[in-house]
Amino acid sequence: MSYTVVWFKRDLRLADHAPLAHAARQGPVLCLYVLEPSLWAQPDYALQHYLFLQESLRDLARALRHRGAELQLAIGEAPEVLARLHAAAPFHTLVSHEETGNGHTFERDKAVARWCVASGVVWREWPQHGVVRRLATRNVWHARWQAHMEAPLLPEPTHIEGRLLPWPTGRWPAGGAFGLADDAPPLRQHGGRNEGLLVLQAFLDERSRQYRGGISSPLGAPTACSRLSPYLALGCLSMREVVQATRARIGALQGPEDGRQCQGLAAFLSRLHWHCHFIQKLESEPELEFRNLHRGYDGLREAEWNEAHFAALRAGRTGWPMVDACVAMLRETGWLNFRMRAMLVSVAAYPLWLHWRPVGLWLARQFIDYEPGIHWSQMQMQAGTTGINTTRVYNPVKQACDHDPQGRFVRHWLPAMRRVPDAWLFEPWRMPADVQARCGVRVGENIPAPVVDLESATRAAKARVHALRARAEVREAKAAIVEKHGSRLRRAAPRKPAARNPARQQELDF
Ligand SMILES: Cc1cc2nc3c(=O)[nH]c(=O)nc-3n(C[C@H](O)[C@H](O)[C@H](O)COP(=O)(O)OP(=O)(O)OC[C@H]3O[C@@H](n4cnc5c(N)ncnc54)[C@H](O)[C@@H]3O)c2cc1C
Repeated sequence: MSYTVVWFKRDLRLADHAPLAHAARQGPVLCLYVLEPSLWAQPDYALQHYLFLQESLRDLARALRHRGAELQLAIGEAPEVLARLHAAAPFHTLVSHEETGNGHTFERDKAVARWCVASGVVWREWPQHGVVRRLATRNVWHARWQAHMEAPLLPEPTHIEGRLLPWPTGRWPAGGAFGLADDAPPLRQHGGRNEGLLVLQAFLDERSRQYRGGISSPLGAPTACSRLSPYLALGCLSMREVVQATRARIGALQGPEDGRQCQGLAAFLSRLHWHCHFIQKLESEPELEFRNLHRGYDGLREAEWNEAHFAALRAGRTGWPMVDACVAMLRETGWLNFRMRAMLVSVAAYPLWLHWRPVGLWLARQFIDYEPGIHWSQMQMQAGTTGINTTRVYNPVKQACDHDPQGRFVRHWLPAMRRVPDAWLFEPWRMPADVQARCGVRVGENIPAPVVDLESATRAAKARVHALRARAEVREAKAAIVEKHGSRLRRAAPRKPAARNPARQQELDF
């Protein structure tokens, strides 16, 4: 009797899993995960992603066993694994979720599609979240997102008639077998649906009280933010179940003291919407992973690559305490809040004048929640190469004053800063020699001197981007990008006007 192959990709759960629900209704199912050596050799993946995946697959295997099936792990390139399986035990249907991944998984999916056509196998795919494949126009996107999120959740199949691979499944190889460096952050989040559900519950019940007003400072953000991003990136939780659970929680919060939490949850819901909005950009234009969304910005930074600047950033030795502390936190935890991620990219793209692509590859490896659609769109947005977004330049000194006024964050992650007197916390490089001698912190020895002069380098960078942006041909090309990628949602409230003092302002709108 034939069977259906369920190809698990970044959808590691049984609940709200349309391909699995469909396959289980049809008859026997082979639940397959393909561990692809070529994917782990890509420069945007790191050991922490591999370990998180391993933990998530362990959870998935347990859940499947509970329903009567065994997760089948195959090591090899997906088209070859499928061909080998088909040759040994023919099947007619392959089912999976649509994946909007990096360029590598896109090419792999095209190869799988070709193999399916050549072999007479039907490959049926379902949307994974609010991203729409072959979207004709952005005008209908929001309505499609709403419809997907409002549809009922699919229950876990009660029983799965599981099939086994017709060859012995090997042991799970260590990351080193794929050339992954042994550099996982020791305090990273751990994978698996069970863990994801606990994080969701704790956020909805309690932590979301701090969401409003708590997510910008790197001090409060680790608990105020939901911390759901890695579970969404690997599909341990479905976006729809998170949206529906949040809406239910908002509905249940009726008390007079619940207003703040409701507002926080409403803001969180809008970020869930952004999740799909940004991934849709990569779905509609996969090239944005590699080249400027607005081609008018081509050549802006590429030829002026400065390896010393990049090395200082990666080592957390730029000399700007807030930046270096963020790099230290990232190295230990694999996570940073949005504001600090944006600041890192802004510093890289403006005063350090680094092209976004190599910086983005490095950050992708650092982020436990690496999601190509969000990541590359955000990299370009913060580097100012989309041509359609307000350009923001985050001043790391201003960020420190606003979000870490007592220096608790900076001193936690940069021990040498603990000896620096409060008066010099934000700009320690300005400490006079006698103060340096008294506190025992020498700039250039115990703490790095800034790699460039922040004010003049930022001013020069902004002037170059501004000049390019003002050119007629660059302005004209903008309309087509807005048409293809622009959000059709109006802003609820007007933005704050930009501050007057350019050296101090936190965001500068061009
Ligand atoms: C340069 C840069 C790179 C980024 N790369 C990633 C990435 O690889 N993966 C990733 O999930 N997020 C990325 N983000 C967006 C954001 O920083 C993270 O989603 C957020 O910090 C994750 O923590 P959280 O789940 O606690 O967020 P919450 O604030 O609790 O948000 C809930 C969810 O909403 C989505 N979300 C939140 N903010 C954004 C945003 N600005 N754009 C799109 N979706 C958003 C995420 O799915 C997130 O899990 C990036 C941001 C920047 C500036």
